[in-house]
Amino acid sequence: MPKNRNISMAVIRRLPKYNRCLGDLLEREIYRISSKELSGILGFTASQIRQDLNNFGGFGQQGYGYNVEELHNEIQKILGLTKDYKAVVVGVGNLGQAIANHTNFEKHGFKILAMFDINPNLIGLQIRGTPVYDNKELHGYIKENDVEIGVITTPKEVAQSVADELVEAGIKAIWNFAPVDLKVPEDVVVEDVHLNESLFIMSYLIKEKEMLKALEDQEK
Ligand SMILES: NC(=O)c1ccc[n+]([C@@H]2O[C@H](COP(=O)([O-])OP(=O)(O)OC[C@H]3O[C@@H](n4cnc5c(N)ncnc54)[C@H](O)[C@@H]3O)[C@@H](O)[C@H]2O)c1
Repeated sequence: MPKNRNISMAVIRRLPKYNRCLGDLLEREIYRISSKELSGILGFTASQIRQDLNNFGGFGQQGYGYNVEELHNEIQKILGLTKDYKAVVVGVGNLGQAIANHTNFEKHGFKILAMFDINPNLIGLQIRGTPVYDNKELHGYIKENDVEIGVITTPKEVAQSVADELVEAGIKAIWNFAPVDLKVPEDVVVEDVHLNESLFIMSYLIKEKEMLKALEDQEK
């Protein structure tokens, strides 16, 4: 368990990368790794890695490095990945269907039990075995099935009202794909995924590289 509860979000946001890298190492049957070797794979400095992991109690041993399996298990515990979560998807369009079709989430313990939409052509269908219900049934379904996570893949215009419905029904967390900043009570977690934002950062980095190259060319 974390030594320090005030762990910065910057550290938390790096943990999935540690988790993935350690999982890959285990698949390759690599059971021991130094922070220097980890640094080579992850692109973080060895001192950054030591600092990050010290937030949670260290795990490394001088002269030995890290036990990959132990560290992977600890990071899974820290990320809350050792339990299963029940989720519903609201909005069964392009993105909602893509999420339901992606089997990897289930592999990590995120089970999509049902999907909800207002479109009568979609209601009654199954997406990779997951039923699509009328949005009117959302509240009752969440309560009856103790659903913890609501995924919002509706148009942005209705995203806040969908979030309100999810909160009202007792959801603990919202994975929000709609391009809006949702307002929810403090005890509800919202994690936004905005591909556009990542795309715009890429655009900035392309521009920055071009500028640097132009400066270098001028200096020649
Ligand atoms: N986060 C990202 O990176 C990302 C990427 C692509 C799209 N998006 C966003 O995701 C959302 C969905 O995109 P899409 O391409 O799948 O759109 P889409 O039009 O294909 O699907 C939206 C679905 O929501 C349903 N819907 C509308 N109102 C509803 C309501 N009140 N309750 C339940 N369902 C309702 C519609 O019937 C439709 O099936 C949009 O807000 C879009 O901007 C986000």
